Amino acid sequence: MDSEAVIETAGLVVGYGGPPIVRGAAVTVRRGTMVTFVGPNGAGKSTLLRGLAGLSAAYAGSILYNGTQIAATSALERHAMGIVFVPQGRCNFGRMSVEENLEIAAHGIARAERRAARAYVFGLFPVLEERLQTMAGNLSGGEQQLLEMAMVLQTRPQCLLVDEPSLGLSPKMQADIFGKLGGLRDAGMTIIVVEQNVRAALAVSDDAAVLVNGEIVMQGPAPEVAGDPGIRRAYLGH
Ligand SMILES: Nc1ncnc2c1ncn2[C@@H]1O[C@H](COP(=O)(O)OP(=O)(O)OP(=O)(O)O)[C@@H](O)[C@H]1O
Repeated sequence: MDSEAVIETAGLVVGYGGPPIVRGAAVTVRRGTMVTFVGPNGAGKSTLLRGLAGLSAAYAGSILYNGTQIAATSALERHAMGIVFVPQGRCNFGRMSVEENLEIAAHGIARAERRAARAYVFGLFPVLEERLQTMAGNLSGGEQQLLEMAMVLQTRPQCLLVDEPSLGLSPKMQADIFGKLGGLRDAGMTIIVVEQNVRAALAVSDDAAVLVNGEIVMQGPAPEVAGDPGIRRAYLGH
């Protein structure tokens, strides 16, 4: 086990009950870094992320989290251990206010700590405090993405797993989201992102792993992966 690793998988096989989708992944995620999973559509990036969160079944293999084996633990147990997942798309309650959404997501936090949790996410995303009484469904796409993150960040997780944070956002909002993720990483959080906008994600990531057909074909520092001729051709328009 790499002592700097927060998550280290070996031979990880993940699927949805049928044939395996992720087939034998070995991934190392170092503490306080941001890692992006890239690869073609259907390669298994989201499935691998869900497997790390405990939301898709691990058929075989190992997932070490701070050196502890968690492959057989539930998503709820992993959440309690500090691994939280932000799903793809809008997952807030659109007809409830920002405040109500944050309250619902804070149900697992002790009452005495909720005020501090709220202050923490307002410090990260001041716009949410300004829009506290706005219906979540009336927020802009970028604000909704911030709300998704704020909902899970209230628990101050150690490890944040984010599926397609820039989906459907304007280039400016995408840049904002990646800036926020970079800021969280700089503050010490470990972040794993699945992202279609490979250029923007790699620009802010420390490391990257490339998945093709359920297998990791390349893993290393983001600039190295971004400089690979095959990756440049496939994802960066060169
Ligand atoms: N809930 C599910 N049940 C069964 N199969 C699924 C489920 N979700 C995804 N799959 C299958 O798993 C494979 C990998 O999908 P996944 O979403 O992990 O790929 P991806 O690399 O994230 O793709 P994309 O970039 O298009 O989002 C696909 O063949 C998909 O059909």
